[in-house]
Amino acid sequence: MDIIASGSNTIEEPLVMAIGTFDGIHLGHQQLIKTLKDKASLYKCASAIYTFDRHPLNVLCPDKTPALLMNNKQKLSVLRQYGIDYVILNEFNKAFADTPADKFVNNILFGLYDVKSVIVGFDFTFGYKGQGNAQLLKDEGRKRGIDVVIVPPVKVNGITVSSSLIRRLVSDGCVEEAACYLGRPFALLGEVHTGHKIGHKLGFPTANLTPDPEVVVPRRGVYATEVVISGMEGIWKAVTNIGTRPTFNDTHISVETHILDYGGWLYGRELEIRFISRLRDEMSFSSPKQLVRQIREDIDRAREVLENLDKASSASQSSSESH
Ligand SMILES: Cc1cc2nc3c(=O)[nH]c(=O)nc-3n(C[C@H](O)[C@H](O)[C@H](O)COP(=O)(O)O)c2cc1C
Ligand SMILES: Nc1ncnc2c1ncn2[C@@H]1O[C@H](COP(=O)(O)OP(=O)(O)O)[C@@H](O)[C@H]1O
Repeated sequence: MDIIASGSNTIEEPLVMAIGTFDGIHLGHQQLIKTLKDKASLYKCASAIYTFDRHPLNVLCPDKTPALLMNNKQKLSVLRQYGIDYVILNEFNKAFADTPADKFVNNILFGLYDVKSVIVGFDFTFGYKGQGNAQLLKDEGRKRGIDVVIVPPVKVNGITVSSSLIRRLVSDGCVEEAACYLGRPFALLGEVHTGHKIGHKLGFPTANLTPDPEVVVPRRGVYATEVVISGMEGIWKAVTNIGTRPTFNDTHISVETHILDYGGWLYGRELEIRFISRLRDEMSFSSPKQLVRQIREDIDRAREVLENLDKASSASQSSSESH
């Protein structure tokens, strides 16, 4: 996958292109990506995602910039897994926001790139003050013989999937529901740093992460999680506490994960923490001994939740193989 920074086009081959912010790469975005790949094989050309280096509200209305579902690093890594050929990471600055809709169509989209087909979502708007919409783009495409596809809303139980809905669910701690709209668990990515060295003394060492300040953090509490450790095979079962550790009178919010059946150093490694299920609120205990008793219970519950998940996924795998 090639990442094209901005401005001039360095892609010489014909393209099929999907346009959008793609925060979270949720089920709606995944439908755009599926259409993109289908069109790329139909037209026998490369697939490209045209997206932005920051959320457009960062420039349009900084006070309303949401905490995102993923940073660019995570976004690019997920797009790579979908086998996209090019990602155009356009710099969303004031000048770009001021581009009139017709200029975006003529000078950028159909001017810079040799596009055979363009895929956008039903609510796509573009150009200065969002003057342009999906239908306008379709009309402009028709004039040039370019196939513009408008993907209708993807719904789960009658509710339209959207990044803002999922951000709200994650920040409320509803990680199971968030996963239903994302099509995979919400995940935080970060490097392990040293903490207060209390974990080992309690018998439960925890890998501490500082999450990217741009990314939404699930509500304070304890979660059953799955962890991918950079440079190591497999997916590890774990429990993650998000909070201020009131038992130790700390006030600083931390994300700390105890990985089940693991021993060894993780400092400096990158972890991806996938939030599977919320177990409880963070509490203040009157002694470390009581906290330890509770952590043991948390581990038992997390193990049960995660083992049931394994069983459910192997059952659905074997039923799809037998069909
Ligand atoms: C599963 C789990 C649940 C936790 N729950 C709480 C809690 O309810 N209240 C609290 O004060 N600390 C809680 N902690 C945080 C511990 O206090 C923390 O792991 C300890 O302070 C270690 O910090 P350190 O990694 O900086 O050494 C929890 C930790 C884990 C792993
Ligand atoms: N099962 C485990 N889960 C998480 N971290 C572990 C585990 N076993 C060993 N470690 C290591 O122990 C460190 C955490 O120990 P801890 O006493 O909590 O120290 P700190 O306060 O620096 O986080 C982790 O960063 C990691 O390197």
